[in-house]
Order: sequence, then structure tokens, then C-alpha cells
Amino acid sequence: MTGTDEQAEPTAAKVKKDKKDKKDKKKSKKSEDSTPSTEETPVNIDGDGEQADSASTKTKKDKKEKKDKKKNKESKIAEPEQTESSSSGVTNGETVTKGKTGSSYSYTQTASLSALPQSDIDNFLAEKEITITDSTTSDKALRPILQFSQLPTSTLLSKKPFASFTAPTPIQSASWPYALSGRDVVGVAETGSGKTYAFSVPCIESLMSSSKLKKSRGSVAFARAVVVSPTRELAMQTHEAIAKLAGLVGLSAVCIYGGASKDAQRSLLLRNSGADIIVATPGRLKDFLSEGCIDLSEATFAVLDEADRMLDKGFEDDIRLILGSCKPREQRQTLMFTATWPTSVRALAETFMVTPIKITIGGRAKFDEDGNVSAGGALELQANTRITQKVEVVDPRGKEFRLFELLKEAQKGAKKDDRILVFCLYKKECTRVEQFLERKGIRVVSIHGDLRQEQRTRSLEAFKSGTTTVLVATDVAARGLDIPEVKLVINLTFPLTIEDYVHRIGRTGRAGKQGNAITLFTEHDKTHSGSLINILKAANQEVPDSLMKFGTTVKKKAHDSYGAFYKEVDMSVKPKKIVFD
Ligand SMILES: Nc1ncnc2c1ncn2[C@@H]1O[C@H](COP(=O)(O)OP(=O)(O)OP(=O)(O)O)[C@@H](O)[C@H]1O
Repeated sequence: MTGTDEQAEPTAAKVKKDKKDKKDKKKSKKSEDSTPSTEETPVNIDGDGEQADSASTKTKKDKKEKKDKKKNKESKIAEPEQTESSSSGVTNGETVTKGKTGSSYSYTQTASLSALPQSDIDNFLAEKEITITDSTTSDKALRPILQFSQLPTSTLLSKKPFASFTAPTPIQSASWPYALSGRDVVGVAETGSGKTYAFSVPCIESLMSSSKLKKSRGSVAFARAVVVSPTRELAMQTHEAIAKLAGLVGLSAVCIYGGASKDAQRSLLLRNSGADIIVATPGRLKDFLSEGCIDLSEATFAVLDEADRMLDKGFEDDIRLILGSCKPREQRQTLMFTATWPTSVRALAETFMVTPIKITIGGRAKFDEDGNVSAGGALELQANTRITQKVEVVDPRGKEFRLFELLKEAQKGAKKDDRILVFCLYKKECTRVEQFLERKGIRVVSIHGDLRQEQRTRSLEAFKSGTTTVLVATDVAARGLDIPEVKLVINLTFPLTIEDYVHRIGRTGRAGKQGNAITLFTEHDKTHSGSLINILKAANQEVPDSLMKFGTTVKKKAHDSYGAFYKEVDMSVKPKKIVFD
């Protein structure tokens, strides 16, 4: 897979981390002991901050911590009871909730939101297909924020950062109250639905309410929040968005990513006395952490963007190291956002969070064990329904010529400047296709892992500005990239996973717009026919007979230890009690 420019943890770093972990544990204990009682409220999700100076409270606290630890351990095995808030479950609770990060971060529902009749809230939740799943039973469900004016007042919002938007997107509406309350959140919503601001706003509000950044010491830069993105381009894009918001309130954000000069990034960090927010790709961040150049021990806010990608095999170790370098999860707020949330990463995700609230947008189709759409099952996956998906079954030898025909057709007449994104699977394939299209007189650039970072950036800029209207890319461009006006996505070669398919086509049809996707499917891709058919059906798209011929069975994903015969278990589903007579 391209884009994973960051791998393999050096032994020295591991040793350092182990030492650091021990230090962190000591530190966290210390800081918990010194947290004043006034910073806590009864609705704090795990009550880990309930403090008092008396010895009895301390003993109570110790007992509670032990209990909590046990609970957390257990949650890896069996999930706590789930409560689902659907249209009728979200109450008019004027809840004031405070975070666990030791800041004065809190959320109070505004009077204008409280004044709305419950039926308005119910209708909104039902219409936007919002599902809120809370693993704690004590907290009241919070009303979604329907208008920007219903957000609590703050320095950031007084600057009107969203003046050009009419209303929050559903993921912003539903997740902001919880995230602004300091809760850990898993947010799953379709591609192009505004997840970046869904995590950026609480990140900035949280930092605004906690103590200022520690000044850099010598060659060590401190940071208070970290946002991790799987690719360099996405990190840069996210940095641009969050830095704009942060700049409005005098906070700093620095972007660090692979393929660019370390010295320049290091001096940028140190010149600014560290950064309130670091947006990073995992490999470069891990390098800086291992070198001791960045210190995240003060970081109380962590975001995994494209969370399922960040938690899969290639990045897992890096993420462990990065999150392990931040404040412990009990004193840190952790947000995870994505458009695809396969069961395989959910249990791991939970280990980095404390009783997260899960917010899902869309009537997400459920698939049974064989991958068929069903009323209940293990996997939930859905493509953006505003994208018209077409699948053409073609002879593999004629694929590139068919691509040329499709491009000609799509850019005919008035559509000559329409932007089209073509996905290949391999880097070499990208180069070959780019050259082929160039020979045919098409204005084309490419982006893939064989190119130097300057070339990648130049290609993306040319495509974004419209100087070049066709971009040929590997999956390095599949996730998160927000390029305005991409009219069509063409899959020349099918991706490795169905999740990647959903992300690839999600480069079009963003921010409420319509989009188109064409997939050239060959016999070499037949193992994906079942899962593709399910995605098409779930989005009410046409399924060609020629695709049906390859079969509707979904190949089970193989497991590292159990091969293809293991059963994927959804740990978030409450086990059934079986009674034997
Ligand atoms: N409330 C809003 N109203 C209208 N547009 C919005 C709103 N919030 C964000 N946007 C715009 O929507 C576009 C897509 O947002 P964003 O990139 O955050 O999507 P995403 O959900 O992260 O997508 P992906 O899953 O592909 O990463 C951006 O151009 C952003 O500026």
C-alpha cells in the first residue's frame, strides 16, 4: 500500500517508550492526586477525576481506580451494556458536562436548543439517520445542535468561522455536544460530510479552556493536541483547516509529515515554542518522538482521522507509541473519525479510549456473515448515496483504452474542464497510465509513492487549481482529500479492500454535492464482486448482470492467527443470555 511512508519501530525507541510509559504512569498518578475537586462534576463519564484531599476519599479513589482498571480490562473481552439513542431517546437534558482532561472544558446546552420541542429533535435524528450508541448508562443523551447559533458561545465561535455554511452537517450536529463535553467519540459518517470540523472545533475549545503551552525546552517541543492522518497530503489539508480556526483564537498548529526536511520541521516547532496542535503522519511523528524532539506528555487531546486506517496493521504500532506518549487515556480526550468502521478495528480502538460514545450517520446497511444485506450482522458499510455508481465489466486487456474513451466522453464540449480522478492499484501502473494518457493528448498528472514529495504536491496543486483536469493516483489519494469539483472518479483497477472502494469514490459528491463513479471490473477482481454488489444495492444503485455472474458471496477476510475460518465477532453487540433448563 502506498502512502505508508512511516514504518518499523526502532529498538531504541521502544526502550525509550517503555521508560517513558513508566514515567507517564508515575506522572499521571501525581497529577491525578493534585487535581482540585472543583474541576469535576457528577456526570464525568468515568468519575476518574473525583478528587478530595481527605485520606478516606483517597482510599476510595484508589479502590475506584482499581475497579476502573479492571473494568477497562474487561471491556476488551466483553462489551459493557449499550444504550442506543434513536429519535425518541435524546432528551432535553440541560446537561452540563465536564471533560476528564483536567481543564475547565464543559458543555452547557444553549437556551435556544433547549427551547425546541422534542418532536423537532426526534424528526431531525430520524431524517438524518443519526444513531447514538452510549456504553455508559448514567449520562443523559444530548440534543444535536441543529444551527450554529445553538453552539455555546466561545471566543472561537464569536469570530464566526462558519459564516459561509448554512447549518452544521449531521455528524457535526450530533458529535459536537458530546465532544464538547469531553467525551471520547467514535464518529462514523459518509465521505465528504464535514468530519474535519467535527473534531477541530472541540479540539480548539478544549485547548482554549486549559493551561497554556509549556515553552520549548532546549531542543524539545511540547504540544497539547495531536491529530494523526494516514497520508502526507491529508495531514497538510487537515492542518490548513485546523490552523485557520486555531489562528482565530491565537493558538498555533504545526504540520509534520514524511518526505520533507526534518530540520525545517524541527526548527518550525522550536521557533514557535512547540505547538498547541500538531497534525502529523504517524512515521514522522514517531521519529520525532523517538529522537526526543517532540514531547507529548502534556497532550490532553488526540484525534485519529481515518481511524480504521490508522488502527489497521500497518500503523498499529506507531499509533500505540504516539498515544502512549500522550497523557493516559483517562486524562486525555480521544476522538476517532472515519467513513468506514470495520469490526476488525473496533476492539483495538476501545483500548485507546474510555467508554466512547459512538455516533453513526446514515441508515447503514448491515451485512450478514456471508456478506449479504440483512437486518443484522457483523459489518456496516455504506457509500455516499449522492454518488451515482456504475460498474462496467471489461476485458483486462482493453481496460486502458476504455479509460481513454471514458475520459473523452466525460470531458466532451462544455465539460472539457471537468476534473476526473483515476485510481490505479500500483505505483508502476500509475506511471504507465499517465504516460499512455499523455500520448493520447490528455492533460494529466499523477500522485503515488514513487514520486518525490515536491512532485506529489505539485500534481495535487495542478489538479486542485484546474490547470490539469485528470489526476491518476494510487490509494494514497483515496482517503480524506477534499478537492473541490471532482466530477468523476474512475477505478481503473479495483482496490485491495471494499473500504478503500468507498473512500476512493468518496472523492466526488462532497459537501452535499452529486458525484459519479465508474468502476472497470475484470475477472481478476472477482473476489470483490460480492462486497461490491452489496455496496451498490445498499446505495440503490444498478447492479449489472455481468457483475452478478461473478457471484454474490463475500470472501471472508483472513485472520492473522485463525486464517479464513475465524468468525468475526462484533464486540459492541450485547451477548445473548442462554438459559439451560
Ligand atoms: N457545515 C458545513 N456546511 C457545508 N459544508 C461544510 C460544512 N462543514 C464542512 N464543510 C465542507 O465539506 C467538505 C468536506 O468536509 P471534510 O473534508 O471534513 O469531509 P470528511 O467527512 O472528513 O470526508 P472524508 O471522509 O472523505 O475524509 C469541505 O470542503 C468542508 O469545508
